[in-house]
Amino acid sequence: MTHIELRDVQKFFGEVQVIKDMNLVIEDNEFIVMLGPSGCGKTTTLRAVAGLETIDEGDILIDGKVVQHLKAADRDIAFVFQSFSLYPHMTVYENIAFPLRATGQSRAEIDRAVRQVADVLRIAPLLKRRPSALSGGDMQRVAIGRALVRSPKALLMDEPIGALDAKLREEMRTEIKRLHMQQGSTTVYVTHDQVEAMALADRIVIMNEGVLQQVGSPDEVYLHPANLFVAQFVGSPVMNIAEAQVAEADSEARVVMPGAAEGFVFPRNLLGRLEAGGAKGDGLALGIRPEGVLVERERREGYLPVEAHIIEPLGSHDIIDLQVGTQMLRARTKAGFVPRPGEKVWVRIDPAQAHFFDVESGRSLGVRL
Ligand SMILES: Nc1ncnc2c1ncn2[C@@H]1O[C@H](COP(=O)(O)OP(=O)(O)OP(=O)(O)O)[C@@H](O)[C@H]1O
Repeated sequence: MTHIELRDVQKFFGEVQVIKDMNLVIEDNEFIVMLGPSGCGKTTTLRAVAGLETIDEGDILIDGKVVQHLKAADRDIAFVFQSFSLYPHMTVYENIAFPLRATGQSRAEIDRAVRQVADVLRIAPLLKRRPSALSGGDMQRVAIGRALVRSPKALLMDEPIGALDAKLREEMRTEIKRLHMQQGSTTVYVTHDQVEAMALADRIVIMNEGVLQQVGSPDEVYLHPANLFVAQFVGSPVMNIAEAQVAEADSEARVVMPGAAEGFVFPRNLLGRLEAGGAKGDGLALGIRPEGVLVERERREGYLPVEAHIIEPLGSHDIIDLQVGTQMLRARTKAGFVPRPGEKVWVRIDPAQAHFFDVESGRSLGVRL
């Protein structure tokens, strides 16, 4: 049972503040992924929890106990890094057993613990090998095994599979998820890969420039991004963002993109809802994911004529760039749609999938249609 809490944590490196007002509660058995671009402070936050980095202000609590004054060794937390950091002269068995040496456990107890972890990680047949005779994935399994063998209160992982090739990364991702489902230990995992974050996390913590942007389940951050940063960081291809003007008539609203002759049809009283969300006249951005841009070959009621540009047929679906006024909108269409570049197609925006943001603050106006 491990519960981790960060309260108003601040961290400076010289003049530069790399963690700003960080508040976060990590529940027992939760798999938390910290996601953000390079340099946003993920690793520093993780290292601060582990006790490998000091903090300048605030508190870090593990199971309700303030720990920032405790050394890493006294926090009972295990850490797995991207570099495998195994001892090359020791066998896999000895590498995994190593953290137990100082615990005073008997040989038999250590043996039981090593074999149990090796079974869970499916590396039992490799116990006699040295690290040089292992694949990258197996090396990382051993590193995880060494972290888990002493049943730590929590497992912290910093880009643990970032150095592996794409196929192995995918395999290891599944392994890590399976392991967590079996072991259920509180886990904090750092990555800048949003697919990895979505695949693994119970909740994702999204950071940018030392500031926590949003905490939520993969669905929450994907479907209801709190701001423009999250909207564009999560999801591939990225969410389309376009400046937008709203014109309202009796029966419907129209959302007009710059340079476009006509606007996209939206339900009436859109303006009222935007104002209720805190919109202030101009300075509005429309956000729509490629799957929310609906494209047809034939003219249809409520669809606008646009030109198709670059087309990426991806097998399971196509990605099409559409020129709307001065702006490009990316659409995701069913496979085989493939218009010719320059062909006229008909497009509509699904209001239920649209997001509106305040351009200045980047904040989502929380309008759900
Ligand atoms: N020991 C240090 N001394 C000075 N600056 C540091 C130190 N460690 C990290 N930084 C700076 O702090 C900021 C946050 O770094 P951090 O490693 O936490 O980011 P990150 O989000 O984990 O990035 P990455 O994915 O590249 O590791 C960066 O600007 C980095 O250059």
